[in-house]
Amino acid sequence: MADEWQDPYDFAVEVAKIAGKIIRRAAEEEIKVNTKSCTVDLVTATDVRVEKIIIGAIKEKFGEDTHCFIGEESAAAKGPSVLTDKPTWIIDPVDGTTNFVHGFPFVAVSIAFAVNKELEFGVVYSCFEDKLYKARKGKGAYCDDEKIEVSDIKDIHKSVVISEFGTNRNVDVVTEICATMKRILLIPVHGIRGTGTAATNMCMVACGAVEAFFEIGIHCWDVAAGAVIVQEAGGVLLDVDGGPFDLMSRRMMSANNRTIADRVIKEIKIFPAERDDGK
Ligand SMILES: Nc1ncnc2c1ncn2[C@@H]1O[C@H](CO)[C@@H](O)[C@H]1OP(=O)(O)O
Ligand SMILES: [Mg+2]
Repeated sequence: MADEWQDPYDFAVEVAKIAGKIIRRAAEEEIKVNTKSCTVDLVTATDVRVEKIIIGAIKEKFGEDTHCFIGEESAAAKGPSVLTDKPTWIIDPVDGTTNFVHGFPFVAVSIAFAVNKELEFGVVYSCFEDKLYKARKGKGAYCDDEKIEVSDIKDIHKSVVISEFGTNRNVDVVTEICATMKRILLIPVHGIRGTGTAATNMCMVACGAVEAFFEIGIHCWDVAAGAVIVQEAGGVLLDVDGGPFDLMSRRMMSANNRTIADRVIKEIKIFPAERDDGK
């Protein structure tokens, strides 16, 4: 049988690179910043423009009617993000908007594609590093066309873990996040890191630079592409309580193996986050 999703996969790579080039150029000009849910949840004209360009290009190539879209910047206007069985593109045009605004050089274009509610491929372009991560279900994960694999470390004491502080400044939430970070440091692990973009963080798990990355509060567009990349690199993808991963839950644990994942999960203090699908 012909490989039905190869064409969209190749196109996603092409479009991610074009989007990354636009972001790099925009970073050299004045960046006007607006806010979304709160004063630290940032958005720029580049986020909106790049999402329009990506969705426009995909619609032009594959048609308006057969494909659906869940995009970070169009999501607010559309209401809850519901995944149907239709071919659906899940897009974060600028993952790491705070980094983009501040010139902290980790910003990614994240493009994923799901059919029958299953993720088929993911593409993450870390545009300032000029590194292209990609994976297709069942076909392995790659960085710049070289195969990548998760690390084989099983001893938590030899691990590096990524998590982020997010944008929620509710004092109870911040207290829980800090408590979790403290518990993980005291295991002890070699270190805690964070690039400021969930998509890139997941690629760090996929290429073996860190053993785990988890976060509560991320959205489906932050992690959909990385989810395929981590799994195809041999890693595990779970809920932060150790249960099955749920793309719309705003909770995600990714790790090189189940042993590391379970050990980190023991230290996570879970706080509520409203689902992306409004359920
Ligand atoms: N409320 C939230 N809490 C935690 N992470 C969030 C978040 N909203 C967005 N993120 C995403 O999580 C990572 C940092 O915590 C980034 O990928 C950021 O994506 P963004 O830059 O596209 O907003
Ligand atoms: Mg994002």
